[in-house]
Amino acid sequence: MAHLPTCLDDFEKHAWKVLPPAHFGYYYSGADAETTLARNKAAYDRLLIRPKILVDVSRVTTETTILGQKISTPICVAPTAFQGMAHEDGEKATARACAFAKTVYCMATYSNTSIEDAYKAAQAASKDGDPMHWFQLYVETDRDGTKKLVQRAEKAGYKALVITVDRPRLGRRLADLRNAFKLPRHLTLANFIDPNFIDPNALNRTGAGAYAGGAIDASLSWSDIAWFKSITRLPILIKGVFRSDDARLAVEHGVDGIIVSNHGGRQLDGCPATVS
Ligand SMILES: Cc1cc2nc3c(=O)[nH]c(=O)nc-3n(C[C@H](O)[C@H](O)[C@H](O)COP(=O)(O)O)c2cc1C
Repeated sequence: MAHLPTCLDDFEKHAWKVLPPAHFGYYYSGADAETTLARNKAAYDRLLIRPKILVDVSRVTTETTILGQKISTPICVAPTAFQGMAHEDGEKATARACAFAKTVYCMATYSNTSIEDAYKAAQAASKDGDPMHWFQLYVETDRDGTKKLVQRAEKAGYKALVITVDRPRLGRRLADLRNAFKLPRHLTLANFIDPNFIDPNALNRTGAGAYAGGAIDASLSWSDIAWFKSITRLPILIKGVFRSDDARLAVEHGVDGIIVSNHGGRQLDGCPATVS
């Protein structure tokens, strides 16, 4: 590479050059015609900043609090699966970077690093040994396995449970279907070490089906929040909220926070941009 990557666009160009097309496609693509993905990007470009001048900004801080805990910036890292395809350190590197920057790392269920190993990597990189890790959960039909994952995250030191609720079915990502995307053989779904929990067929699936560790629980509904509250003391956030009526329902069901998201346009195409 001629120069060091210094912004996201540089990293994207670099990734395009060094990653196998199927892996780049997995990271890069959205669902169906990718109109939501395109709208997400365009909506950011439409945002305008009107700077106020001649204000003393020689001492400023971006520090804030989230769920009652201090972080250095309101920018947190969203859960993204399969980071091991980009670098051998995978999620450990992201965990370390977030701990060093003192912001939230939300670790994905479908990580190539285990819940415990990512947390230990972050602890070693943090100044106070107390990284702000959250755990993102995909709810699958094996509720006992789901419960074990949640309780492992709580035991390891994670500070919140983020339940992704916009995946009753997998998004139809055309790039993955065209590339017959599969997790490379040297990587695993590291959180599913219990062979009774993994659907053994999942590892042989290609395309959209390759994401599933087990079978998606499409029956997930508001009434399940009470069950989650009964199995963990962690604050519960739901990720993938889009409508104000759903936000109100979240409050009514005692959810501690919502994450407004269209999953980066990777689930349902045709949604408005998240930032709008
Ligand atoms: C490569 C990739 C993998 C992702 N994996 C997950 C995942 O495993 N779980 C999840 O809840 N969201 C996942 N997401 C979605 C992100 O967490 C996030 O919602 C999205 O990138 C930004 O869109 P938003 O602003 O609408 O949230 C993934 C996104 C990308 C780009």
